[in-house]
Amino acid sequence: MSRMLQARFLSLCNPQVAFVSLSQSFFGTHGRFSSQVNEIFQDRVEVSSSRNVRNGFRTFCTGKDLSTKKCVPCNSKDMRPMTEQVANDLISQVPEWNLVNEGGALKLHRSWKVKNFAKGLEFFQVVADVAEAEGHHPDLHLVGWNNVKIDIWTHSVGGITENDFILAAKINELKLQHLLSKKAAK
Ligand SMILES: C[C@H](O)[C@H](O)[C@H]1CNC2=NC(N)=NC(=O)C2=N1
Repeated sequence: MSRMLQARFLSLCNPQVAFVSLSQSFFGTHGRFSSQVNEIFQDRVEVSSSRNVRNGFRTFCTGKDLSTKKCVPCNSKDMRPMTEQVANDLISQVPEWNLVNEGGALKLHRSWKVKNFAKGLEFFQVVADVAEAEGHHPDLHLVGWNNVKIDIWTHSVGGITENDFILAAKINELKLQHLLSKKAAK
């Protein structure tokens, strides 16, 4: 990337962001353009976080781990659903979660097998505590008494935003092992 372009991009981002994390988030670890960068320069794609607006561009300016970020209020007027390409770039950051397209709406999906019905409800409570803290909520399913399924999407925009990935990353950090059946989830 030419130094001019690099300087231009830096001016759009929060100057506090350490250059190394900025270059990683833009150039990936192999010095290539990440798809987010292409989209930002090509069609001013809007991504979920409404706080990273610089001169009309929304930016992924930090390489911060998703689980350390905070969800933003979903009623922000300029929140937009993420494109499938950007979602596909982010899915690797939430291991075990899958991107599903349900009737045109992208969602994150993951399932677990719990020890029993009561442990399934305990599982829901642990997840609910995180959701309440984030002000962002998953769809919880307890099927056939011991199969927990979670879908995460942003209802206010009818699609997927960075909030959904943040919540999924935080769920991945939870200590849930003691609730799970020894047999792997289907
Ligand atoms: C104001 C507040 O952000 C909204 O009520 C929240 C609550 N939790 C939410 N959770 C999800 N998944 N999508 C939403 O649109 C949503 N909206």
